[in-house]
Amino acid sequence: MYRVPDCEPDEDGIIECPVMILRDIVVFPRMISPVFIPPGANLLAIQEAQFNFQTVIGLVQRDPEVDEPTAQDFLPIGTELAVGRLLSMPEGNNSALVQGRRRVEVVEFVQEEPFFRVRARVIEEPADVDRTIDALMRTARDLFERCVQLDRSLPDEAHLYSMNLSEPGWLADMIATAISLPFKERQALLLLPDPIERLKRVNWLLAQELDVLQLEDEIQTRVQSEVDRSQREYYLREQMKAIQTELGEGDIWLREINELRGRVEQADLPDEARAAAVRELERLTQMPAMAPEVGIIRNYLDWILDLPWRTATEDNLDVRHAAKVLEDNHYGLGRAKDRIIEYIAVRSLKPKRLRQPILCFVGPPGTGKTSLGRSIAESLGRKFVRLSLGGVRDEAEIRGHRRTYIGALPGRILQTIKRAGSINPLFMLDEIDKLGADFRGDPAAALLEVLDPEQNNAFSDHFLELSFDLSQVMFITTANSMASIPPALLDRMEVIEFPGYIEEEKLEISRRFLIPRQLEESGLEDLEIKFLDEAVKRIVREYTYEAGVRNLEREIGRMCRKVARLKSEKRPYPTRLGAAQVEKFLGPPQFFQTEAERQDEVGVATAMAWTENGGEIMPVEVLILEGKGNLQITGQVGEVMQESAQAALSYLKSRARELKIDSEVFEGLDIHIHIPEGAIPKDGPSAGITLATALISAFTERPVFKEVGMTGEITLRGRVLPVGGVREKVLAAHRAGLKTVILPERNMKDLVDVPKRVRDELKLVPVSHMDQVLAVAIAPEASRPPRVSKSKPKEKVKAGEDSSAGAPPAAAE
Ligand SMILES: Nc1ncnc2c1ncn2[C@@H]1O[C@H](COP(=O)(O)OP(=O)(O)OP(=O)(O)O)[C@@H](O)[C@H]1O
Repeated sequence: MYRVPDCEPDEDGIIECPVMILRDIVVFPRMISPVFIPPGANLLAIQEAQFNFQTVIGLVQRDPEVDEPTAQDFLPIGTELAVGRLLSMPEGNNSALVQGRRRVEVVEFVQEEPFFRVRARVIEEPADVDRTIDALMRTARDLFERCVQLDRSLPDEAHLYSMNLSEPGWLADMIATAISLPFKERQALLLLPDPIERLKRVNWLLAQELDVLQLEDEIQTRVQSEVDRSQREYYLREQMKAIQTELGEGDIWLREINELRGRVEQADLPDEARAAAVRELERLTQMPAMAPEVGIIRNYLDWILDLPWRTATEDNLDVRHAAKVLEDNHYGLGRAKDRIIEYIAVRSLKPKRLRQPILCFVGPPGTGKTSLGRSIAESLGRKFVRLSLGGVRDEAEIRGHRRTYIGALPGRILQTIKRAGSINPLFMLDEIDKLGADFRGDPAAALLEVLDPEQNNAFSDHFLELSFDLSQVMFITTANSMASIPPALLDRMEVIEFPGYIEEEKLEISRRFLIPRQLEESGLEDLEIKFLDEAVKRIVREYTYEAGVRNLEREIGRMCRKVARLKSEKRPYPTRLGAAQVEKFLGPPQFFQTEAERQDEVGVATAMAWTENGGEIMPVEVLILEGKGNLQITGQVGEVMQESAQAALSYLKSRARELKIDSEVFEGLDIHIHIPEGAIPKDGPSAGITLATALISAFTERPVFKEVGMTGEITLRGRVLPVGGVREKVLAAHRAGLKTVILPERNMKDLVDVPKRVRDELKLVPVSHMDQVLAVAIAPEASRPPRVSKSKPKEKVKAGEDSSAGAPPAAAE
């Protein structure tokens, strides 16, 4: 049986016990605490006390840092302690539970070695509790309860325990033991023998502790809510993952990466592209799904994977097949067709990789450049893609933006190749003559790399930063005018001209292609509807004014739709469409061939001009007014044409005598030259002989023959120099109904390109000198008496006002 140690006080209330040194703890009466007992004074003291079934007196060191305390180093008040059984620990140490019994006040130290022994007076505490004390205790319990609620280290039972304590001193000691207090505070409480004072002190400490705990709690809550917010997403995502795994879907992000990895592994990529793809994939794997860079890298990888690095279509090198496809889809265009057939023939004989020709189709709109390109692709069995370069001003449009730009993409070349889905499509670059350039770089320079067979096997795009092989692409460029193609580009291309069609050709194209196509598009193919030649001719002459056939096709389409409407409204409709139906369906004619109706006139000559839309004829008018010898030219005339007018006038003056013009007449007159169609800019030297003819006619009063058209540059001595665009000019003259065409002698060779029929129908007059022009173009006799100088009577001459029809929308030369 375990006997509870005891120490009976003598009559003076004094007990004498061994001392247990409490270095850094305070054990209050009635409180239980574990203590660590190393070998030494404390162990000896305890052993002796236990031997005598005695208690010990726990004396608290004033300063826990002191290693060998003397009698002065202890607080004067201590606690009588009952020490429980010693439990052995390693290295000769022991531990034991001690329980405080009562406060004692040291009276004297009776022994110091080998352990302290003191005589101490027992401090009695009154057990009765009055109402003030009751209030104090209630406050202490309330405060303590709130502390227990806030301080997680205090067990809930601690509060229940406090409820059961009826003595204020006991309550104070219990609370002081439970809550966390600085050592000094505990010492101070031990030294307070008055239980009321102690409880007051404890209440004060509790209130402070509560403040701290509340503050801690607030901070904790705030921090918690911050953490919660950032962790919320994480938890949700984790939950989503768990749900997906549960549903057998796995982690989407992981799945996407795996999918990408699979695609990279399977894709047929060149080494460089594969290395880049693997590198980017690795970067992607390291990133969380929500990282901002993920989109950029995915986009890049998608591009690498979607480009046809090695996917090629097989060329059909059957020459007969190609010839048939081309012939079936297009009328005429012999040179372009021949060039393609030749290419296929050479390829079939020399199957080793042949350099792709880079063709440039130049001609007015609607002459079949694009549609022939499409047929070439069909005949070769290649994919067909188009890219319009009109208005491209930025190099990045061709070559792409670097990946550092937001929303960067590869340039249009690679975008189009991706669309083609093969590395060897037929790639049509439309409107290469409309390429712009500005501060953002020159797109022509980037195109040079695209079109240069020496470089284009490693075309580098800014976005991709990998070289892409464009050498198997068959590039065909198109342009309306050769003049505005950057020379370096032109140099790399083989130009094939699409000169525009004469009436017969248009008739044939309509018969074979346009009419059947439009009938089909309007749902009339089964109705046996027939367009008569006279109808097509009328559309060509009076409703369209073009070198190509685009408007002709549009007007034919309009007629077909009118018929379709009549049919669907169940009204009678014509099956044979003639000239009369044209006007009925298309309204009044848009253009008139006025040349035939014009009179031979003084001061008006007809120039033949070249425009992007094909040839044009253009009247040149000269008006002579009283004045001071000034020359004025109007009608948006460029510098070269103005100089040409000056040259023509100088020539006229130098020949005044031969032409029977009074040489003094020039000083008193102003000359106004006007070239109508004022909205169209005109330039170039080729109107030289026309200007001279109109001037000479105006001064000599000899009328110009209305059916004569001319082109040619003039020198001061009257020599006629060759000009460009002869074929278009001659066709325009023919179209306009002129009968005679005056051309520089050295341009006669260009007539081989003019259809024979046109050559037969026109009188083509080669000239090398102005005299020859005059002999053909103007009447030998003046219609009125010629002008004389100021001193002689004179008459104002008015030149013709007529202008030819048509409004071509581009610059004329
Ligand atoms: N020789 C031809 N044979 C058959 N159809 C033709 C011929 N020439 C032109 N066409 C037809 O005329 C229409 C216009 O041709 P296309 O679009 O190829 O003109 P384009 O020369 O490319 O014009 P642009 O310079 O404006 O691009 C097409 O429907 C085309 O089929």
